[in-house]
Amino acid sequence: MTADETLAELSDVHVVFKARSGGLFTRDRVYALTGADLTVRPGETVGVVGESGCGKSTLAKVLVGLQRPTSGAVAFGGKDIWSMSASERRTAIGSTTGMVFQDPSTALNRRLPVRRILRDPLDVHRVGTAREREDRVRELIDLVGLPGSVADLLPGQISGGQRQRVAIARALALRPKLLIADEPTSALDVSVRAQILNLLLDLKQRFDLAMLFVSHDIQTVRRMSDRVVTMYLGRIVEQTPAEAVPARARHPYTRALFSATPGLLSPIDPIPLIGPVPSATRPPSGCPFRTRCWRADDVCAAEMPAAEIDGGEHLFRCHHPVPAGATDRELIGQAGERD
Ligand SMILES: Nc1ncnc2c1ncn2[C@@H]1O[C@H](COP(=O)(O)OP(=O)(O)OP(=O)(O)O)[C@@H](O)[C@H]1O
Repeated sequence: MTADETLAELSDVHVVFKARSGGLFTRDRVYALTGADLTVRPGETVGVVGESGCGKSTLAKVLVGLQRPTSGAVAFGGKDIWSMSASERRTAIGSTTGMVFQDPSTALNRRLPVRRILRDPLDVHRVGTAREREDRVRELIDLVGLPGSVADLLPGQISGGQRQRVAIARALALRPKLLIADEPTSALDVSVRAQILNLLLDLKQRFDLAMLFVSHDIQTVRRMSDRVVTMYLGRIVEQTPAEAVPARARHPYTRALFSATPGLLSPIDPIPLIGPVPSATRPPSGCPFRTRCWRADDVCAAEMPAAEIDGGEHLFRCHHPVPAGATDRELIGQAGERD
């Protein structure tokens, strides 16, 4: 793959935070993202799944340039954004990415009318004349299916679904090629979730947008994505073409995670895992999943496996991958035996 075909690329990205306790920093470190390699190509949707705290939001923030990696490279169109000057980086980020956050109530400035919220990125990046910016604001409102009358309203005067539409319009203001959507529907009423997802799908098609779609809702991730990234304790452990999950996923954790999703597979129990998720301040040596994995042995404690490729697009990092074609019933049997 050449840099031209790559919209955004993370190479061996690590993010380490200082841990906090009761609002104060402690000596501990949180390993939020470890050795992340990820490529996003024009027009594709990459879904990200994993348990709470596994690093999904950190990955999203790194990809949109909101979080500087502790080490590793983040490149847009082949250029490392953290080697650029601050103003070059702002331009690269603005023209490449837009971000939609989980909760539009907190993501939008509640004191500004919608018109100003949408004008803000255009003003900051000095896009066109004042007249052209006003025209663009009207266009954006229309694009996300809102009536023109919302322009003069404050975020508190419109519904949650409408607020998320405003947030999406703001993310699209600078015509980015990649939209990062971090749990874009989880703060919304169930009744409007499908509308927002359909809007995202529609916009993606109209503008050939690439998307990074983060969600706890595995069914939705599968529906929205071309590729599904599984994360566990700060690591990307598998990248699977969406049509291959769950049945052809090879990492034991991906299989366990999907088996716990109601309605996705046959109505049998999920694959049983042993014990809790370890702390991100003290991740296990080697493969981070080994402490809960029924297939783990001493090799797994020694080192993190290199990425294996199963047919071009499918990558997994596991010393003892699930055999291709293994059924959930077989895996449940194996995991149960370890208990
Ligand atoms: N600014 C920060 N300072 C310290 N620790 C942080 C910070 N941001 C995130 N973390 C920690 O980093 C780890 C990864 O967090 P992250 O928010 O990326 O996970 P997540 O998978 O998005 O979780 P969730 O699904 O609950 O939103 C967690 O242990 C979290 O507590």
